Amino acid sequence: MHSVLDRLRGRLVVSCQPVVGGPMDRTEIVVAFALAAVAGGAAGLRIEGVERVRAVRAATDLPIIGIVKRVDPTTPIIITPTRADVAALAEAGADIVAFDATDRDRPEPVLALAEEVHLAGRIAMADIATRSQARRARDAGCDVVGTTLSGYTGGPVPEDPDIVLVEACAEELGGPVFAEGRYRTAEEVEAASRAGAWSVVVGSAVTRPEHITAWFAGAMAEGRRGPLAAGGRA
Ligand SMILES: CC(=O)N[C@H](C=O)[C@@H](O)[C@H](O)[C@H](O)COP(=O)(O)O
Repeated sequence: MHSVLDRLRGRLVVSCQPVVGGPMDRTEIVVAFALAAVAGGAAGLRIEGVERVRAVRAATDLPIIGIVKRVDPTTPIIITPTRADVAALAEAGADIVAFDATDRDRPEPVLALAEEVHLAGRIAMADIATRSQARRARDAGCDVVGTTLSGYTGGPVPEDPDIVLVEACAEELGGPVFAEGRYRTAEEVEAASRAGAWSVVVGSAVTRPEHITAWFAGAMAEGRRGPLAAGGRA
């Protein structure tokens, strides 16, 4: 376990999760994104789906954080909700298995998921949204926490990453904290690292061209409100 975490310490993880149903939503493209991330200096990968974990495992020996996402109207828990998901991800080759560890109504307890990860000899990553959830996840046996779900458990999703939570979790746990969620610039990644992040996970800004394009298209729309609207050059 320690060697995997050592390999990630102070390094970047790239999440390769295409927009669902979009043109990039194919296993071979996920593998290509993963290899491109490796070429760029990523030390680890976050991959969704058992078959995609298996395919990326066959292509690289970098540490993989595996998740399964299940959208089910009967529960708000989407990321790796069950022990069966944990076992399948471990079998497919994930080194770290991440799961929702928020304190919402859930199909299976955090404790049971962490136990299942450890039974498979893997590292348990708790995706949380608050400092108290991080503490409870640690107490339930999780090895690392990720700030993945900050901003996603109700209300409008903020624009910026939650670096304050990274610092709070690092202080609370004194163990590995992965900063994740809405990191879009190198400056934000550096700030999270300075705030105590063990690793920073970047997804959309590297592997969701639809989102990246929308950010730039939005910037153009803002720009049009300037000189053109004021009668500037067409
Ligand atoms: C909230 C949720 O479901 N997050 C997911 C977790 O795996 C992914 O959709 C994100 O892309 C990932 O966390 C990386 O974040 P960002 O794409 O903002 O860099």
